[in-house]
Amino acid sequence: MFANTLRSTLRAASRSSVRALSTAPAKAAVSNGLTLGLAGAVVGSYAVYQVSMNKPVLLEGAKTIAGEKGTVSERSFIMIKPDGVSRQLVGKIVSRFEERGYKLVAIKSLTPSPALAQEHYSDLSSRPFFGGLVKYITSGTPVVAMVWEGKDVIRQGRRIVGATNPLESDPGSVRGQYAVSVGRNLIHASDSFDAATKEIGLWFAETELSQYEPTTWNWVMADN
Ligand SMILES: Nc1ncnc2c1ncn2[C@@H]1O[C@H](COP(=O)(O)OP(=O)(O)OP(=O)(O)O)[C@@H](O)[C@H]1O
Repeated sequence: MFANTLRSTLRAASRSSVRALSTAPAKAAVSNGLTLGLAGAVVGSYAVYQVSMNKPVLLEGAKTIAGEKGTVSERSFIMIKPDGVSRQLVGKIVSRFEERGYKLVAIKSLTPSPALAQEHYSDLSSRPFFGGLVKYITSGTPVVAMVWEGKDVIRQGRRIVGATNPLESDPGSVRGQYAVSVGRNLIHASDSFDAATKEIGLWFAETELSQYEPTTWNWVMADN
């Protein structure tokens, strides 16, 4: 009984959250000619958000388009920025995630529209470098947008990528090895589960995400 009530509440919230979240990405989709939308942040017939004051709130233990936090299904949005593509570092960066044992579930190359870049970095819109950041991401040299999956991929992804300012990045990280300037720091990685949910839903439709098991999976993703 409780489960049924919960399910119908969740379904209703799902419909609301799709409506509440679909406007900005829809604009991005038009200018990109891509199928994009935060609607993708809702998985299956179950809602993952309650809509309160127009702000999505993640329900505990919920599975989103970013998988389930802290499990092997966790996903992160990783983007090689235009400088990484132009400097032909794509293969090296992809190898780092592959060799660590993570699973590539989506990859595409595109030049984002200003609307998409602005939505992606919306939390930085009041910062003085925001205009330059959007210009850099939308320069015309493409980005490589990816979704990687596996246990702790969000936190591990941030470690692989390194600190925002290359001066403070661990020398073994991507930014620590290849970047010099904060304004040309090569790569983006989701910094939380909520951010991964927003970003994967913004850049990818759920149908673009593959489900498969690499042959090495059980040799990497196990705690016994
Ligand atoms: N002071 C700055 N000057 C110029 N660009 C900056 C500055 N601070 C941040 N940026 C740019 O904005 C991006 C987003 O900044 P944020 O503080 O979210 O860091 P981040 O989470 O490490 O980066 P990203 O979101 O790209 O992974 C940075 O990666 C960098 O490209």
